[in-house]
Amino acid sequence: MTEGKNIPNSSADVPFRSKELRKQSLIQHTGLVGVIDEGTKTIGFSIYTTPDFKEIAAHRVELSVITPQDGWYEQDPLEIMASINKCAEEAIKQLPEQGFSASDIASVGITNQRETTIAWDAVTGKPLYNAIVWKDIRTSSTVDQIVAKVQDPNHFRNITGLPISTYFSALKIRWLKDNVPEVRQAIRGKRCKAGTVDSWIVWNLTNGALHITDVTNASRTLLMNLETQNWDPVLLKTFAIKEDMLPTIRSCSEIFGKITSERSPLRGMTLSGIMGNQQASLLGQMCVKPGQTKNTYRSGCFLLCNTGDKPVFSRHGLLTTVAYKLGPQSPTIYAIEGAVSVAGHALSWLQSKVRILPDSRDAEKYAEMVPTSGDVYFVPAFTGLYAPYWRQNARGIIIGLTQFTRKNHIVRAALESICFQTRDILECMHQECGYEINKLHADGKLTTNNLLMQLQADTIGMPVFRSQLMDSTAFGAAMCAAQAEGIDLCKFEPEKRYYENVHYDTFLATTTDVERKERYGKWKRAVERSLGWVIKQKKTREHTEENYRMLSSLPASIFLISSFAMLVHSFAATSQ
Ligand SMILES: Nc1ncnc2c1ncn2[C@@H]1O[C@H](COP(=O)(O)OP(=O)(O)O)[C@@H](O)[C@H]1O
Ligand SMILES: O=P(O)(O)OC[C@H](O)CO
Repeated sequence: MTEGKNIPNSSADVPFRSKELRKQSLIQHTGLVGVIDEGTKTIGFSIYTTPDFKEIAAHRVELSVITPQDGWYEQDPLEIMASINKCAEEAIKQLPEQGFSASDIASVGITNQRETTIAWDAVTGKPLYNAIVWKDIRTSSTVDQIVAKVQDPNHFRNITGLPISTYFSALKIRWLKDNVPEVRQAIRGKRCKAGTVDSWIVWNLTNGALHITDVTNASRTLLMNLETQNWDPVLLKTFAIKEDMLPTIRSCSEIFGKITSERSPLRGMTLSGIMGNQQASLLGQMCVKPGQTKNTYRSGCFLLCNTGDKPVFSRHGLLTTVAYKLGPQSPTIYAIEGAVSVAGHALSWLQSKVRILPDSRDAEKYAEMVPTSGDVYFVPAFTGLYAPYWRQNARGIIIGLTQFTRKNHIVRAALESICFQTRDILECMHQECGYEINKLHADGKLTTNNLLMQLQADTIGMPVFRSQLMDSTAFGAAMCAAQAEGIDLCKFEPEKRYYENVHYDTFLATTTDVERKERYGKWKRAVERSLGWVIKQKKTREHTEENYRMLSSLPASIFLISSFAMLVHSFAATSQ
C-alpha cells in the first residue's frame, strides 16, 4: 500500500477565510460537522462550523490509481481507509488553533466517488480485490453482448434510469464474481459483502456493524429500482447478484450509528450523512429548484439538473438519478445527469503521458499563449464517450493538425474539449427537461482556470457562475449530515444562503451565435470521427500483470457463458 502525497489545505488560500473572520464567527457556533470526501483522485477530511458552514480545518491527500491494463482502473481499499484516517487526524490537529477540539464534532458525513465497487470478506474485514473504479472498462465485451442481445442499451432505463454501461456497479460486481476466485469462495461461504465506496467506509468505521448505502449511491448501481428505491429483483436476477451481499439502502441524512473503529480518529462520533459526490455538490451549489444546474469540473465533469420530486426519463442518453433524500420521511428529489468521463484527466494526460505540460495547473498559462486553438479539436474519448453518445468504441483523437500547430494549441483544444462536452450535455438537458437553462453553476478544482471558465461561457452562450467555494461537494455533504433529525445542527432551508461569505465570479459569453454555431459544428464533426474506432474489444482474459494471476486459472469460457446466462434471464425477466 502506498500512501498518497499530502495536498496543501486549500482553505488557507481563500481570502474571505481570514483568521479574524473565523474568530468573530466562532462565538455563536453550536457544533462542528466533519466530512469525509472520498474522490477518485483526492481524499479529504474537512471540518465545518454550524450553522454558518465555514470550513475551519481540512486535510487532503492524493489517492493512487492502479492501471494494470489499458482501460483498467483500480484503487487499494486499504489505502482509502488509511488516507481517510490520516486526513481526519491532520484536520483534527488544526482545531485547537480555532478554539475547538475533536469533541466538538457532533456529526460526520461521507461523500464519495460513485459506482466504484469493492467486495470484501465480512469475517476478516479484508478486501477480496482492489476497488474497481467507475471509469474502468474491463466489462466492455459483456456490455456489448448484453446490448446486442436485448437490442437496446436502454433496456433497463425505465427501472433504473441508466443505460447498460461499464460505468455502473452491477457489471463490476458481476465481474468480481466471475473472475476472482476469492470472491466466489466468499459468496459460497455467505461471507461476501459488496458495495460502493461509501459502504466500504461505513463498514470499516463501524467495525462491520453497518452495511448500508444511501439512495444516491444506490441509484448508480444499475440494481436499484428508482420508483421503489429498493434493490430490484429482476435486476438482481439478471446480474446474478444475491441481495445479502448488498448494503441496505437508507436516506442521505439520518443518524446511521456511531463510529466505533479503534483505528479511526473519529471514534465515538455519529455518522449522519451519506451522499454520492456529484449529488452533494448539487446540494452544495444550492441547486434545489427544478431546472437549477451545476457542473463540477474535476478529472471528469458531472452536470446535474434538479428535476424536483419526479424522475425525468431521458431519450437522449442522460442519466436519471436520485439527487437527494434528506431524511427517511423526506421526499426523494431527482436529477438528470450528464457525465463527461475525461475532463481534467485530459490535462493530466498531457502532463504525465505526453509531457507537453509541466503541470495541469499550467494549462491556463500555456493555452493563453495562443489566441485560439488554431482549429485543432481534441476529443478525449480515452475509454469511449459517455453522455450523450454512450459509445464505448470511440477513442481519443486530436484532429486539425497543421505544420503550424504548437503544443499550446493542443492544450487549448483540451480545455475547449471540456467546454464542448459540457455543451453536448446542456443541449440534451434542455431537450429532455424543457427547462430554460440560462446559467450554469460551476465548481471543482479545475474552475480555478479562468480561461476554462471564459471558454465555457463562450461555448454555451450563457453566463457561468463560479462558486468561490471551490469545494461545493464537501459543503453539500456537511449540510446533509448536519441537518439530520436528532443532530439538528441546521434546518435545511433552500432559500437560505448558509454560506454568507460565498461569492460567485461571473463569466459572460463574448461570442456571437454564428461563431458558436460554427465551432460547435466542427466539434461535432470531430466527435463523429472518433466514434467506432474500436472494432473489437480486447478479451477480458488478456491480462498482463501478476495481479491478475487469478484470472489465468479461470476457464476462459466462464465469463462468456455466465454473461449469456444473464442475457437469457434478462430476456425472460423483462419480457414478463
Ligand atoms: N489548479 C488546477 N488547474 C487546472 N487543473 C487542475 C487543477 N487542479 C486539478 N486540476 C485537474 O483536475 C483533476 C483532478 O481534480 P480533483 O478534484 O483533485 O480529482 P478527482 O476528480 O479525481 O477527485 C486533475 O485531472 C487535474 O488535471
Ligand atoms: O471523484 P470524482 O470527482 O472524479 O467523481 C467521480 C464520480 O462520482 C463518478 O461518477
